[in-house]
Amino acid sequence: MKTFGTLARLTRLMLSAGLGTRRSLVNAFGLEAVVISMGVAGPYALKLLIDALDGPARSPLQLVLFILLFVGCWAGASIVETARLACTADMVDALARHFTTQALAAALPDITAARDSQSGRVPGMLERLPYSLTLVVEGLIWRLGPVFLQAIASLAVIASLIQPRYVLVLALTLLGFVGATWIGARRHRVHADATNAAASHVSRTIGDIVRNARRVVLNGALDRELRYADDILRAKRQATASMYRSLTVMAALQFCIFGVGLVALLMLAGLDVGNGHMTAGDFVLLQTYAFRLTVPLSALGYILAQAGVAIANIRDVLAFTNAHEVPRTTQLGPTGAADLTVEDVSFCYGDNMPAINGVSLFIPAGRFVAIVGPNGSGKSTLAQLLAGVLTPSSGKVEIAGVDIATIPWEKRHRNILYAPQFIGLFNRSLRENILYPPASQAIHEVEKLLNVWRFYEPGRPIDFEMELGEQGERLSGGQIQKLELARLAGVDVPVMILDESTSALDPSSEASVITRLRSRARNATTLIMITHRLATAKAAEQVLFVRGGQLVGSGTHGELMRRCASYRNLWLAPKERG
Ligand SMILES: Nc1ncnc2c1ncn2[C@@H]1O[C@H](COP(=O)(O)OP(=O)(O)OP(=O)(O)O)[C@@H](O)[C@H]1O
Repeated sequence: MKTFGTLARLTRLMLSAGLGTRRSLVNAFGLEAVVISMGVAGPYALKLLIDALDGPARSPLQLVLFILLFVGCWAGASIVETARLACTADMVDALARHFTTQALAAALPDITAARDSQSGRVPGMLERLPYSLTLVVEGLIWRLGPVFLQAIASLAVIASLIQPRYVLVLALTLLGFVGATWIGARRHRVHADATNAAASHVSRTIGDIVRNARRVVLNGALDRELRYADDILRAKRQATASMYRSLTVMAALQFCIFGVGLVALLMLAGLDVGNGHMTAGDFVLLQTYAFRLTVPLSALGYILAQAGVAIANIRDVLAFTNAHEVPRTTQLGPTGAADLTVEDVSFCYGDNMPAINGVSLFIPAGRFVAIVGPNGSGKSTLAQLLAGVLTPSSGKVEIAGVDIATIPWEKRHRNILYAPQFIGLFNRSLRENILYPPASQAIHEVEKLLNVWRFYEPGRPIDFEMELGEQGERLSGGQIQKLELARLAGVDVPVMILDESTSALDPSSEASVITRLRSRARNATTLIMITHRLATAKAAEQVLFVRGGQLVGSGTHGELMRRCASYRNLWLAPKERG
């Protein structure tokens, strides 16, 4: 999306009824019109004052009026401009809220699919967004627009008072300036994009290092990571330096043109004053208008430098939101027990990357299934394909005859719930985490279950208001899994897939969990567990054996032990395998 496309989209949004910024926009326009009028009227009052001083009949009242008008316009414009900032802030807040919620809505399902996780990039992009919007709305829309409106109004005043050739010189100078800016801005965009990308990289890297603070410190790698951060910051500094070099070239071009125009204007006017063809007041008016245009235009370099990066940031957010828009479909999927059918499903993480090849299977409603296989064989990938977290490159997964890819995200996971290997917890209370949707049980039921599963040592009461810390750092690994499983015990879904969710539990706790989860909904829920435990594979009604991205075998543990040598090998100790 080009710069003007981005600005047009922002303007359309600010004008739309949904954003609720129309009133602020109208107020801001009204206030800006007052600022522009004062910017044109002030120098005119000065010209009248000088002409009156120069003239034969001086009326003191008239002189005082001109002085008051001049000073009033000068001070008034600044006051009104400050009042307009409140309107800008309101629009920026509304835009930031709109883009942030849209980007999160697009990003969260995508991060879940985890093919190319954006969890580091998204916060950096969104953190810089309010500042970027302020720069673009305040700097580009409110600064540049009014400068050019003021230029047109000034030219009109000059045309009505002074000879037309001055209008021509000023207009040509401004056109030259705009042309130089246009050429420079095209070059500048490349540098602004690079600076924005470098800033994104910095946010992502710093976030990654902070998230891995323990890994860094406990391994004595602080110096190494500081050097790494320093390298990334150095790269950003280089990108910024290139951007400012390109801006300097642009400013040189702009102000050479402007300088030539001003020299021509002042020399012509000087000659005219000398020849008596122009009053001193007209000369002052001319040079004041010219310099009043120079001051905001000289701020243009700064605005363009910042706004270029800001527009790149906004463009990033818009592109991200557009690229990840979830197609709206109306399929709801089943509500009760459901069969699961997988038809010739294949999937690949990318070129020359691990893949799942041609998997077909059928799981009747209510069955207890174990997925087993060596590390990295594709069990989690297959589970995520079954749950509709990943989308197959070919083939399809159906729940009760409905292709899960056609069920919208927000409904899809109420049909098949996938509990990932690494459980994420909010830095909120135990109660909030344990009753997190779609769990629907009462807290006393959870409490009973946690006591049966020995969440704490006997005798220690459970404090449901306890804050868990980031990622549940105040709980042990086993407690985190028990919390998640107690939550899942209150979830009503046709199919539930647990990705090694019981790996930190002792064998008796695991058996108790499986019994509890299976007994929900009178055994109508299909329970699929990825496991490395022999006992779970033995207890399962159906075992899916995955190796090298393929479904090598499907049957009971006993059947697979009899007919599948590689399955047998999986459970044998290395020396027994020979
Ligand atoms: N987001 C991803 N992008 C690229 N490759 C991935 C991604 N996720 C997993 N893989 C790769 O796909 C392969 C299968 O991974 P998967 O997590 O499905 O294995 P698994 O059988 O569940 O392993 P484990 O028993 O160790 O949990 C691995 O080689 C892994 O590196």
